[in-house]
Amino acid sequence: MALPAKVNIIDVGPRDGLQNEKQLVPAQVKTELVHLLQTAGLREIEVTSFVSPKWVPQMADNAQVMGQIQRRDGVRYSVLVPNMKGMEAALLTQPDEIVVFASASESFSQKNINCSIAESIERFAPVVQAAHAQGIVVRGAMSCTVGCPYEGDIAPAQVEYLARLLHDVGVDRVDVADTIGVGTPLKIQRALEATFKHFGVDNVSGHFHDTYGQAIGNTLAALELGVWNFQSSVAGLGGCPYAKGATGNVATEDVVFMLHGMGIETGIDLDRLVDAGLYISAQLGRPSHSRAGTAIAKKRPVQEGAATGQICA
Ligand SMILES: CC(C)(COP(=O)([O-])OP(=O)([O-])OC[C@H]1O[C@@H](n2cnc3c(N)ncnc32)[C@H](O)[C@@H]1OP(=O)([O-])[O-])[C@@H](O)C(=O)NCCC(=O)NCCSC(=O)C[C@@](C)(O)CC(=O)[O-]
Repeated sequence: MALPAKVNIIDVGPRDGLQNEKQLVPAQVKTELVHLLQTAGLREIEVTSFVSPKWVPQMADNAQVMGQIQRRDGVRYSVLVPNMKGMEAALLTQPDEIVVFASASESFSQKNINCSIAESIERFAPVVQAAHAQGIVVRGAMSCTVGCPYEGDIAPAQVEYLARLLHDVGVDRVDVADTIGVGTPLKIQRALEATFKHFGVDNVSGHFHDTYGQAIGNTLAALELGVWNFQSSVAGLGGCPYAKGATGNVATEDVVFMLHGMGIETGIDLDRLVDAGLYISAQLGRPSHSRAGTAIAKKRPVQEGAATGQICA
């Protein structure tokens, strides 16, 4: 199959990237990160989640961040919602897209959202209805599509089962997430193919964590199947609070560097994206995990007084 000519990137750094940060990241910093990402040309940004603050304290400022963003036309701002309580709070902030999140692994479902897969779908049903009643798109994130921290390997049949449930409950598009980054290219292709039984390729995105350094290879494997929507985190931020040891998503800078090198359009200005990565890395006081971002930053002339993030040696 011919590779896609254009790719859409959803930066999940402000949500997936920051949700697991031990230090409290001020709402102002999260807002500025969203502004820098939209300046870099991102057209989809996952801003925050409306989950229990007892479970994920870092996202407790969800409404504040959504309220502070200076929205741009043509940018889709999405938020995670696990149930109707989250939905009611989310709707007050006028998101463009709601993300419900389920798991292909029963154990991860219990650890992450305290219910079974089937129960999670029951909770999503009114959320999807409420979103559609207001013309809001619903994305379904599918966690642990190749491996689970509690169950090990996940069979494609489990992914197909979850994709069917999400399709039947009315979800518009889905993410195939490798939550703990254990996927390798052929396993990722099997998970994607299982998903295609219920969602067309235009409504399937790849979401690859880079724990074992496989995420760029997995991105290429997904492109080979025609996938053209991907989630990634600027500076490679992230890690899931309920997946011990899992690192961040593949860095957006690294994905964009690969895509542009292959002649694939993204609409993203890589230099501005590197600025966003340097900004958040400086705020967190640690190096960026993006190899491309680090290399590009190192080649820049040093300007006196310029704010730079730390970069990997
Ligand atoms: C789903 C629940 C709430 C169930 O948690 P629970 O304890 O079973 O919920 P509950 O209904 O029994 O309620 C318990 C308390 O939470 C409150 N509550 C209930 N719901 C909400 C809400 N929406 N917002 C705010 N508060 C809420 C509720 O009001 C009550 O408050 P209390 O009476 O004790 O004061 C909980 O398990 C939870 O919040 N989990 C979220 C975990 C999470 O955010 N994980 C990370 C995101 S998923 C992910 O990272 C994977 C992904 C998407 O990135 C893709 C990938 O890489 O795999």
